[in-house]
Amino acid sequence: MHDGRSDLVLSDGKAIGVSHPCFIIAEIGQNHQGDINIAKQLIKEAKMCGADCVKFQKSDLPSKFTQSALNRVYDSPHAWGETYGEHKAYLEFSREQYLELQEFSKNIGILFTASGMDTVSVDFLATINVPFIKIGSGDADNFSLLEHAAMKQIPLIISTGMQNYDVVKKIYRCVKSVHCKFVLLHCISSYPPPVEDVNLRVLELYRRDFPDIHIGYSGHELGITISTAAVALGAKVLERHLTLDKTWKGNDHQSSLDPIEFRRLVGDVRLLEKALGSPVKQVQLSEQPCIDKLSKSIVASKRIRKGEVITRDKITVKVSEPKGIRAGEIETVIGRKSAQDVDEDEPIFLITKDDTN
Ligand SMILES: CC(=O)N[C@H](C=O)[C@@H](O)[C@H](O)[C@H](O)COP(=O)(O)O
Ligand SMILES: C=C(OP(=O)(O)O)C(=O)O
Repeated sequence: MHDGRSDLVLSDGKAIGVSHPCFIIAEIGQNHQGDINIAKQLIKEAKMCGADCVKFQKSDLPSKFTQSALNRVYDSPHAWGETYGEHKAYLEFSREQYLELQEFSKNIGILFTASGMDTVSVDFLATINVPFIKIGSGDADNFSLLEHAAMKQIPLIISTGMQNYDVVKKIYRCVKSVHCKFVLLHCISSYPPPVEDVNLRVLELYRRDFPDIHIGYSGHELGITISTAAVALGAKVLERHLTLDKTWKGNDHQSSLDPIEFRRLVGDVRLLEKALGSPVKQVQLSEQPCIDKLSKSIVASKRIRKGEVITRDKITVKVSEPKGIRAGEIETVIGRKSAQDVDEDEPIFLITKDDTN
């Protein structure tokens, strides 16, 4: 327990918590183009990039969409079918394919899960023993799904794109009434969002108002800088889409990271975490060479004789060779007697213990 937030244990050796590195999710989503071999290649790349987990999106189409939504013509360069239903069906992996991908992930040593985009899919994910279920932004205000997922007693990672703050507070209350094993992710559901829409400071708001859960960030912006900064603002979960090629057909590729960027993101996050360190301000051992070279000492601005009282007009502060009393000690030197003769422009080493000696 730290900071009022308990560690959220996901599986052997992986947990979300203050003393754990940020949990990094490679969102494969539908960037696999409906091809299980591309999905496996993405899983391998995610592992090589240092991600903690790969994530897919599981839907049961008649549960997620109305028939007329499925019948809608999908007139987009990203369409994999004439209608939205055909497009989504093309991108949907079967239960058997999910099991195959889960086994594949297990064999290469990376956690595997998916967002459950309807109750049928949440039920399916609960049966295959995923470390957590993701609830995407499209379901953030779907309170019956949230309750249903919470009742599974499996950790939840919930994105909050497309929602205002009243809804976010309601999500928190809704899931918390069942358990506290969940994380809220700040998210802006644009692909990609304009930078000024990102508002990373929302993370500070979540941290303040939800003191007993961890918070994180699901980013769709271009590049890696903003996602790295989210970690500096306290994100303990970071999710980004991974693609093999940003120019491929598909709504998400352009705002995804390619393997080179993803690996750099993981590296930058790990570096940043080391650099964030602790809030204790103290002189570090590594600063000693600079202290030796450039720290300033108290120096006589005119000749001072042994036993003479040191007054402000008799001293100044300079980089001296050798070093004398550190500049920061000036108040303790003024009013004391010099314990030795000091020539002008020479450092002061010795003063009497008090001004009576
Ligand atoms: C909100 C949400 O679910 N967003 C997901 C996660 O970021 C996306 O991956 C969508 O599934 C994707 O952009 C949809 O694209 P299309 O409509 O072309 O299948
Ligand atoms: C929609 C999803 O993600 P997000 O809302 O975080 O973009 C998802 O994970 O399915």
